[in-house]
Amino acid sequence: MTQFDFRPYRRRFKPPLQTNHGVWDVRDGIIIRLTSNSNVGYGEIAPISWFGSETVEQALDFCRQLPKEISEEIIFSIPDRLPACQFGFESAWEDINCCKNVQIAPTTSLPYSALLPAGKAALSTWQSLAKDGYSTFKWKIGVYPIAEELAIFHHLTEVLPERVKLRLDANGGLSYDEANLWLYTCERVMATGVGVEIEYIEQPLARENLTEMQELSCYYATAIALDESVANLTQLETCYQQGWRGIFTIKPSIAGSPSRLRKFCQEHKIDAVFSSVFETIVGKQAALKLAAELSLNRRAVGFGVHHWLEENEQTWLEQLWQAC
Ligand SMILES: O=C(O)CCC(=O)C1=CC=C[C@@H](O)[C@@H]1C(=O)O
Ligand SMILES: [Mg+2]
Repeated sequence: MTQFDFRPYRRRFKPPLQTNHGVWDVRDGIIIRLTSNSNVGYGEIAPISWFGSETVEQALDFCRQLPKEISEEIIFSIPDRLPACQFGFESAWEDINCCKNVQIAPTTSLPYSALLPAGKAALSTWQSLAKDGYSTFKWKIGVYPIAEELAIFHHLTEVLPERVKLRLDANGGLSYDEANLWLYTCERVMATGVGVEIEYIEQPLARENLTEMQELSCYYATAIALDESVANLTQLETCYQQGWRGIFTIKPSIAGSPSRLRKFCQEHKIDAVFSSVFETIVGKQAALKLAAELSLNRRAVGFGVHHWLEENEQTWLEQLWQAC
């Protein structure tokens, strides 16, 4: 049998993350540990309830009601209303049972995308990240008035080096007219032959506006990526069935069962970008394992550094288990 234990955690973002959803300053989550004989496997439950996953409290309630001895049957029958729990437990099960001797898909390491702060702070941040080797950046829009952000965007595209890829992430915060204006502006910028490539605009409209986003993706060459619309496996399958064939930005940590996600991506050969939920090294390693296997077009993974107050993750993780 396999023993189960868990530890909630809280980590403070430095700096807080500004998006159209608001300001996010702490990341709450749960690290789970499975022990069988001398083998130990870790998994992470890192919900984002405003993306449609369960809340941290719901995940904690689920963990608290589990028996200390856990079975494969319990893990693979976690309900779909708990996608972050499905991911955390199944990752830990894979960690303890198979990934030790299963060669991860042979991969050249995927490039990383770095998140730029919203607003004009992006203009003074990209340089140090470029020095660290990043050549794909994601910038949040829909945070400040559109005229302000368009002016910053023009400046950013003039100063970013050749061959840099820029992603714009609206978190569903634009109106149809604003999305139209952003896509038209991207088209104009790309036509001027600036060196930067606008790789895509992520979730320009709310998830209820899939039809409008499908229309926009037919009018403009600049790609559209969906993440809030495809946050879990049910939404992913629904969007695919409704005809979405653009980019799917997948956050494995809140998508649900890794084995089911793997099956969906391999079956439908979708154009996927893999993105973080600002999880710790535990969830990040499990998510990047999936990204390495399933990134058909080798797009940069959205796991660029986001600074925490604790700098050393391994030490932090060990201390978590020493506490209480
Ligand atoms: O995808 C990336 O480049 C980094 C992760 C990221 O942008 C996000 C993580 C979690 C919630 C959101 O604020 C945001 C996103 O919308 O993708
Ligand atoms: Mg996004």
